[in-house]
Amino acid sequence: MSGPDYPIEIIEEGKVKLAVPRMSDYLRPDGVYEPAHAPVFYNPKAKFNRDVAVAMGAALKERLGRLEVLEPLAGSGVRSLRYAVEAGADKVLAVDADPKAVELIKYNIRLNKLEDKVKVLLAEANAVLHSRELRGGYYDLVDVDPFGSPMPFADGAIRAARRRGLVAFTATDTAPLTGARPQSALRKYGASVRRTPFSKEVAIRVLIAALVRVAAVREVALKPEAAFFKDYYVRAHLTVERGARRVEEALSQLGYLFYRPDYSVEVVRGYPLPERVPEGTALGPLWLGPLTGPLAKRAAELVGGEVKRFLEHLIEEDSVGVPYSYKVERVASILKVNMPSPKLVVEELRAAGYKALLAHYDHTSVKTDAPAEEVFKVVKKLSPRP
Ligand SMILES: C[S@@+](CC[C@H](N)C(=O)[O-])C[C@H]1O[C@@H](n2cnc3c(N)ncnc32)[C@H](O)[C@@H]1O
Repeated sequence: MSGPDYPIEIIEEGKVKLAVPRMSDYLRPDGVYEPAHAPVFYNPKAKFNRDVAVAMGAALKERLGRLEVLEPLAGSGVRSLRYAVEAGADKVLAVDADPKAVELIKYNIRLNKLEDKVKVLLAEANAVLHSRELRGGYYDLVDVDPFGSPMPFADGAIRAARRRGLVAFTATDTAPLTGARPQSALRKYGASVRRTPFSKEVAIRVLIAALVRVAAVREVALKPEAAFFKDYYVRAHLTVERGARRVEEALSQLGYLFYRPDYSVEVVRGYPLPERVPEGTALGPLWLGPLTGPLAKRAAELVGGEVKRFLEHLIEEDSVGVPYSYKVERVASILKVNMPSPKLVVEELRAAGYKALLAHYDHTSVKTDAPAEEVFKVVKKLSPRP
């Protein structure tokens, strides 16, 4: 089987075999593989992202009794192939604008004997997303996994998705989303974002709020089914529904947080901002609703291992119903005491009858429905003596 004109290696990810550029040829000076330097992009570190995607895809297939997937930025094709093999997709269209990527995807399709199910197209993502003719109809799942921000592809993805289907987005531009680059956040996400001790949760909620507003323009309502922050990216899977009433419902879940240096956080529901606002740093618009839905619950039932535990954890976080967390180190520093074990803080809050668990995005932060005063009391009580 003739293949690319650069050295490749055959690896396995999930249940597929995959030809990728020989990774040992693209090491940084510190010896770490740098996927951006390879002729075609394959990042082994994003395997977990794809594991969750495939689990959500399997749950969607069960719900719809059918699964047709469009991946407009496909790279090596690994995700598209995994949708076909592991999520039972009936049809997948993998698109990439780079001829080298398309060549490798074709090679990988043959390697896995998936010629009947997976098709590939050399084209610009937005051209395909916005042209029904090019993409050949509508899709149950549109998975946007680009370099950086997914916002340039948001409207197109929503356009290409069927009602009751899913759109999924990866955002690796965590600097704007976490408030490290506020001006960039304003440009890309139309949101006011500043650094806070719970920046990663803000990042998830900024991304969803921006997507919900883009969808609203087309009278489409997006609802998170599983959204999270992991490693170096934010990921959101959202169901697509149509109709003005549903859009209004989605928009009613937007709002703002006002963060003050003493860690008192005020939640202001509603979008746009009301005329009178509390003191503090404004963060938003943010999605203030749940980050998971029934599809995440079903996906967690269908899979095992780390993905199952992770999805179950997300679902439990949602049951707390508070859109931010307490970074124990910061609370301790405000109190000028030593930092206690975040796990012990969780146990103490639970013993007092509150919901509490560590945040999925930071195992030194506590998500709880306890009032701030109670969290401060517990941190002080458990703080180790110097
Ligand atoms: C992050 S990689 C994709 C990784 C892949 N989704 C995965 O799960 O391994 C982004 C890919 O998008 C392609 N790309 C960048 N801009 C594009 C565009 N405007 N249209 C289509 N493909 C594009 C690049 O060639 C690259 O292969």
